Amino acid sequence: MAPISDSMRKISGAAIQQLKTSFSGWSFSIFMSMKSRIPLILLACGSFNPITNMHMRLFELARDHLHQTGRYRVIEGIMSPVSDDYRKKGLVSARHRIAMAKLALETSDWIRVDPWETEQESWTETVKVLRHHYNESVRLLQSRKEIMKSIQPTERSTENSLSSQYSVLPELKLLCGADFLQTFQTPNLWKKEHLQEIVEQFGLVCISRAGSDPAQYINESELLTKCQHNIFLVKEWIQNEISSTQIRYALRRGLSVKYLIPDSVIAYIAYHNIYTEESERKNEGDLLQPLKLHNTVVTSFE
Ligand SMILES: Nc1ncnc2c1ncn2[C@@H]1O[C@H](COP(=O)(O)OP(=O)(O)OP(=O)(O)O)[C@@H](O)[C@H]1O
Ligand SMILES: NC(=O)c1ccc[n+]([C@@H]2O[C@H](COP(=O)(O)O)[C@@H](O)[C@H]2O)c1
Repeated sequence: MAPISDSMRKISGAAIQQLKTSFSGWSFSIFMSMKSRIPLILLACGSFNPITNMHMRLFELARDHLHQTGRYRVIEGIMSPVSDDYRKKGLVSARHRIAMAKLALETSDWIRVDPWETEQESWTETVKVLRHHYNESVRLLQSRKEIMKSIQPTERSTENSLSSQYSVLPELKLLCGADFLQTFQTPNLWKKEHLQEIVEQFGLVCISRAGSDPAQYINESELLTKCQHNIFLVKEWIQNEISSTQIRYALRRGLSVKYLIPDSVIAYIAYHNIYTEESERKNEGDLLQPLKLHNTVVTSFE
């Protein structure tokens, strides 16, 4: 085997450190029991206009639930804000929504914001966002394997246990609230083949939300019923009805939103004066991009 260069050694050192720190919050016994589990990535798509404490709680609730199944080891959470081209009423610029989400997630050691969706030329269908992140995770895994292979045998033996854990392909699941599942029934909002790919190939983790009955939505859909094994329904153990719409409403009226969204986000909103009567009128009367794409006459969806 050709000797590895200094720069390669540096990269492999960094990768190993990253693998080690990703387990740092766990005790050794949990670490060992987690070893044999399926690695899983959670992806949440939405407006995050603005991000709320509940958006972050979704990830925590989902991770606890999946760990309790004894089958999965959640390795990462990704929040993907939708592009400006989605054209939802009151949707402020992605630049701000991403900045706020990054500030809010500064204290998380496993959830990150990914701007890929907002960097595309136009709105991206959710199934394509899932495909993109799945391909990225496979690509990352391959490059980690290459790095492990290039480490000299003596170094490799000490890192063997870490390397073997990253040889299993991760699963990627779409994380959402129960109201999201309800939108599957809205005519022309979703393509049937996309819904099929989402529930069959990827899977859903759906958190309860007041006013939405996910079990009923599943019962009403042949596809969702068929793929129930791939839909995890998570019951929120403490009800938390924060919604971005309500936060924007309160901000426009000068009401306090402290303890509903992080202080850093409140400061960012105030500094940039983001939510105003004018910002709320943005895209008013427009058709949501998915409805436009699917060429329909349904009136504006909010
Ligand atoms: N309180 C909540 N309980 C459960 N799921 C939630 C809650 N708030 C947001 N979500 C979920 O988070 C994801 C992103 O939501 P989104 O950005 O649309 O925020 P939102 O608060 O639902 O916005 P809106 O006020 O416009 O309904 C969706 O899957 C949504 O179902
Ligand atoms: N056909 C589709 O792929 C489709 C349709 C409607 C909404 N979505 C996505 O669902 C999310 C909905 O966000 P909101 O709840 O903020 O409207 C967005 O990420 C949006 O891109 C996808």
